[in-house]
Amino acid sequence: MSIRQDGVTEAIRTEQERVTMLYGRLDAARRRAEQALREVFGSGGAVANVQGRVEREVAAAEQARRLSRLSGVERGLCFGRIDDQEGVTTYIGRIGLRDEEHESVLIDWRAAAARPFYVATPGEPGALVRRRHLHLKERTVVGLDDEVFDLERMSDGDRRTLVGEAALMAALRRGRTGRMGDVVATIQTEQDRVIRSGLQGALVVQGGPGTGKTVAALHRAAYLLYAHRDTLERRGVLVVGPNSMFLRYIEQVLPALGETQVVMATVGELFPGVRAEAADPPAAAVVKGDVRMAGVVAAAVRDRQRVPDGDLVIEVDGTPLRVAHDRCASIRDRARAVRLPHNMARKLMVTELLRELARDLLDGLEESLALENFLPAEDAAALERELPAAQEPYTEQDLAYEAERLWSFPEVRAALEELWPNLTPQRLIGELLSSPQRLASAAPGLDRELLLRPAGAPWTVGDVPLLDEAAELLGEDDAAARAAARQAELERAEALLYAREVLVSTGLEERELMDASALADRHGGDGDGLTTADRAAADRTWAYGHVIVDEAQELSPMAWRMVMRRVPALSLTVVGDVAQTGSAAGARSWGEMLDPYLAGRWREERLLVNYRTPVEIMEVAADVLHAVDPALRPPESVRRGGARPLAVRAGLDEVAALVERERGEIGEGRVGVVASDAVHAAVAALLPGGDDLDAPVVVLTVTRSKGLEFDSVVVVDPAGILAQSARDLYVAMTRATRRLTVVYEDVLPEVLGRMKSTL
Ligand SMILES: Nc1ncnc2c1ncn2[C@@H]1O[C@H](COP(=O)(O)OP(=O)(O)OP(=O)(O)O)[C@@H](O)[C@H]1O
Repeated sequence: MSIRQDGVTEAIRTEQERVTMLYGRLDAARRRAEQALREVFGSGGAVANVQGRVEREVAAAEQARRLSRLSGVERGLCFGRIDDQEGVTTYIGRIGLRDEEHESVLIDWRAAAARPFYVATPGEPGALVRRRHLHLKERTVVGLDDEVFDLERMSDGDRRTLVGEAALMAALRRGRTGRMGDVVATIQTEQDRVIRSGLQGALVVQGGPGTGKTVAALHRAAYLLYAHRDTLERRGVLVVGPNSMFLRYIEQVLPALGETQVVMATVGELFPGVRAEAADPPAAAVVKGDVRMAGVVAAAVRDRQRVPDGDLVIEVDGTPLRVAHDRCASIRDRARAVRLPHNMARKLMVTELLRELARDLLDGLEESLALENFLPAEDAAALERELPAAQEPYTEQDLAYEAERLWSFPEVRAALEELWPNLTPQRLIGELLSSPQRLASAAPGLDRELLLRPAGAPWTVGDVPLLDEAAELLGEDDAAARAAARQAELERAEALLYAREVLVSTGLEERELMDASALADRHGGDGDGLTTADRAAADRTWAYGHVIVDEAQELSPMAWRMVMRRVPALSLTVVGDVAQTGSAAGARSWGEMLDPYLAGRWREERLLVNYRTPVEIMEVAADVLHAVDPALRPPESVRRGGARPLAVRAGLDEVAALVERERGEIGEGRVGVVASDAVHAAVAALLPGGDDLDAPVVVLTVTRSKGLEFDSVVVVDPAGILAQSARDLYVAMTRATRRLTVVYEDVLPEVLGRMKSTL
């Protein structure tokens, strides 16, 4: 064995001791949690009072959660070590651990003390002498990577045990699994800046394909929840992604990072009760996404606040009751002037009209009881003079009584409903988009043909911001909700009290593992056992503590209005690449997108290194980017991949064989077939797997492939994709981590000319 090998073996042995000790601490923590869980349940059969039951439920759920968190960090518990100039060594891992004496033995990657591990560079090492990556297979140390910043300060022994291969490259070479994994062990400095950027205000992360925008955004969510627990555990974090495929792709990253206070949703899912998947045709998407639609929805609401053409006449019990047209109009104007949402202002309109109807009824009664009806005219006049001066013929009480009585008549209700209906957003928007007349009135300046669709048609993604807009303008009768909120506050106060007692009794408080407020929030509050995430997802008006929008370039102006409503504090992370915009309603610049809400008050970080796509593939993709806009520059690939991208002239019937060949080339990895919208269905019919992310072969449109990656990508019908847009072709080609094949039927598009030589 060479001296060097000796050194490495020795280093691995030393690190193994440490790692074994750390797993020992992890096991001990698990045992404690299990024991606590057993104690909770074994603490004596039936619990007499409500407080006892809540206490037990809270404690049990917390221990169960803790156990699952401890299991979640089993893989790669400790992945890093830093040594500084003072001779202090720190180990970094997925969670923090302490020894029996309460000394820290492992630092959580999100803690400030872990930061040097991520930011030290050879140029700016800070106080670090060395950074080491530990590679584990289960609980065994199988490899180490060292980066030395100050060789002089290292001991002879340490110098001998230096290990070379960069951890990042090893991570990037791994085959893809169909799900995004966490990268806590290899976060790069520029990404760390994004992850740990402050909570306040809006941060824009612009970066080309594969620059780690999504991983950085998700790690940022985990970091913010760690560093700003008080604010965010109660309010939660919302992550908005481009489609359900993408959310499935990333859903495992956050639990692996140890967080459960996060809601993940597409734009089509942001309106509770509606789940829209289908996109509108591009031209319709542009109109629906146009910010002028806010005015259209407002006009549609106003159009539902009517006055009758002539007088309002309702026949009740054979008696026609009448309110003059002008009177109706002035009541409507007053109801509008209060500036309440439609359904709340409706009360005012209805109450006033009922009073007018009641007045008409009582006046009629008064008239029918007039003396002239019973006596000759002179006698009646004489009697009238002798009677005391007339009082008001009926009292306010009479009026109120009659108004209420009238409300019980279905014909009265129906007539008033006609004038100012109680509306749900679904009804307003559904009836608007299916009626040429309503559209003509509410959307005079827009291309209404594109908006029109049959009644009862399923909701599209573009409809959802319209529903949200409508909900804002319609409002709901929130008296019941306010009462429920008051009750929930009371219950929360009680839950907080119980939670504190539980924390003291289980010793969790002492170990600072959990704070009472978070515990009460999760298990108390409204007593429904829901997490913050559950409650937030079900509540349209929930104000999140932070919102992350991925592939943000795809959002239309109307979608932005909806997202901004979800985060009144405007604490946002906006992640995307304006060069990849696919949606016709999406934006071409960040300013265009955000300035209406933030008026320039946003900061930008740029990610410039592509960790996904090797140099060879980026070279040909760069030509396509140039066609998108000659001013745009692709990110720089961090590695060379070997295989040159191929252009193959072949028919659709040959695609299956090509895919099979690719499977042979990549072994364990996965193949993504990205086809033009025109041929997607035909290609999907030829291959098994469809859009199942876990299948070895996945067939997608460009839109569905957004944000995903595959070891080998087969692009089918590049001309068709180019006809969709050059941006789409750029997106499709940059999904590859190792190999790229472009399959064309007749002529290879000129922009891919460089691939010709590979024929
Ligand atoms: N620091 C890192 N360590 C290891 N892998 C990384 C790192 N940063 C990025 N990656 C990997 O690079 C790939 C691309 O990352 P990601 O999907 O976040 O990029 P993106 O910028 O969102 O791309 P796109 O714009 O195409 O959606 C992923 O496989 C990710 O795990």
